[in-house]
Amino acid sequence: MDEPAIVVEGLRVRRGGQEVLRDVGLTVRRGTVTGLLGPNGSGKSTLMRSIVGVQIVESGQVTVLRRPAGSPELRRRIGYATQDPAIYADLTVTEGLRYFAAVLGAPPSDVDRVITQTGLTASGKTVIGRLSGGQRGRANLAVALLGTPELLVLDEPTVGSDPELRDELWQLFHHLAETGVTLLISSHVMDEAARCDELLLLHQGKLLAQAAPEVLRERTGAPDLEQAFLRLIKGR
Ligand SMILES: Nc1ncnc2c1ncn2[C@@H]1O[C@H](COP(=O)(O)OP(=O)(O)OP(=O)(O)O)[C@@H](O)[C@H]1O
Repeated sequence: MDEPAIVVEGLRVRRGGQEVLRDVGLTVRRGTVTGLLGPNGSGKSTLMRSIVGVQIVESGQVTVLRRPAGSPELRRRIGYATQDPAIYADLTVTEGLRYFAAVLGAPPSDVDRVITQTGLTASGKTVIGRLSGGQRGRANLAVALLGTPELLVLDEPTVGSDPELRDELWQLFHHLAETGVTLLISSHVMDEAARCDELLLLHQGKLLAQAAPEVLRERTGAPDLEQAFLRLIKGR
């Protein structure tokens, strides 16, 4: 069995004087699509920030690709897309991606590849500030795909996308996982949860469950994942 891509042990994080992650422990297998689910404010983004290594943690250990989270050598091995697009609004999609490819040391050919992968072919010459919300989200995702990272940490990557595009993005995520990439994806949408290999359910800073979608349904006896989550939350 391969080493896991991510191991989190006893993670505690405080933000604004409040404990927002409370003794979180989890394992993410390599080459899988793992969904991170939980209500608003449950700590999903904070957990992702801890894994990427940009969050000050109070205690606990976060190991990513066998290195402590935040190690400089991990920078090029992880693609991270935050919820708020971190791309320059006054550049075109192609210009913005060329810029980030140069900064990341990714091959220039990556730009066309990620534009195709994210379905932005028709928008390459469009100024990012003029894209729709869903398209801007895809440009943000495209940046994370530059350099072919081994681990992708994607904070709500499909928000604002229409169902057809959302379906295409999920096909892309699974295709990437088949090539050995590990994906950790946060989402609010339950039909997306069903598309993950494994689910992590956060509630008020605590990890309530880590299991495959079908296991969660069986364990709770719920007809669907939404009900399964509600039963887990109520049964605490
Ligand atoms: N910069 C900050 N300073 C202080 N507290 C913060 C900060 N950012 C987030 N928090 C708090 O940390 C907790 C967890 O927030 P986090 O953004 O990780 O949740 P989330 O599950 O990603 O929420 P959402 O689904 O709304 O994006 C919340 O109580 C939030 O108010």
